Amino acid sequence: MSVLDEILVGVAEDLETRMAATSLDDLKQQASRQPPALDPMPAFRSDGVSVIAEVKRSSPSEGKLATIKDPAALAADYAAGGAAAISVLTEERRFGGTLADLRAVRGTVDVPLLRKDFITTSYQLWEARAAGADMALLIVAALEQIALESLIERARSIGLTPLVEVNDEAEVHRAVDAGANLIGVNARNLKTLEVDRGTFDRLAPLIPDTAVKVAASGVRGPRDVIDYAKSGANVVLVGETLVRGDDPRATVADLVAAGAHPALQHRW
Ligand SMILES: O=P(O)(O)OC[C@@H](O)[C@@H](O)c1c[nH]c2ccccc12
Repeated sequence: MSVLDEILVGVAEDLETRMAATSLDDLKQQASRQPPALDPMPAFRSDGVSVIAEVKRSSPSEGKLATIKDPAALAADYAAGGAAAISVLTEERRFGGTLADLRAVRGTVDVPLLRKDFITTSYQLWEARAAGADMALLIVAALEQIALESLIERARSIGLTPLVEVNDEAEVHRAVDAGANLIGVNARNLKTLEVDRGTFDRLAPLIPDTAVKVAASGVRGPRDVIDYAKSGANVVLVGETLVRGDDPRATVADLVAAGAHPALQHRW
């Protein structure tokens, strides 16, 4: 079984527990009490490279990354540093996240929020919206094409912007065919956990210019932001580098400054 398959088994078990505790109707009610979802696309389409900063405690490849006692305080630092959006891992077993983290972050920051999880059902989309998310991750490698298409549609009907994640050529084609307009190229292969920063360079030309291109994983500092930008990234998604550093606000600000470099302007 690949790492991705193992993760999906655990996610399905945890989902069953939550579904037994909270009905879909309850979730829909909670979602209806949230303010309307924020649209991240205008900021993502602006000049320069936007930064999505991630709240991430652990990862399957590295184990524990950081303690993060107060995810809302960390998110507030990210926002103060200039993050255009914040990603909150809610997968529990491998990434140490929870939906409570997402709710706490929502209570504190007003930038768009991404629910970062292994979403295979519309129930999880409703959970995301009920917790205050504005975006939801859909991983092509984890979904049949029909499920991908219907989850993209369902996400949008709930008000969520779907971020569709790919790792190879065939997955880019599937994402584009399914109508994705916010496409994340993950440099980490979720089946093997290997990081290859060249993946973005290879796949970006296959993504139509009408879509926003997100480069995810493996950003160690400003140099990587500039490299991804030169290869056509509109957005970078950064986790480990931010949670491991001791001044997340300044680290985000450095990445944002690199992405705002004049040489990278006017690429639309
Ligand atoms: O910590 P990094 O290398 O900066 O990576 C962040 C993000 O890209 C990574 O957490 C990620 C990308 N796609 C995912 C899918 C599921 C879980 C996690 C991820």
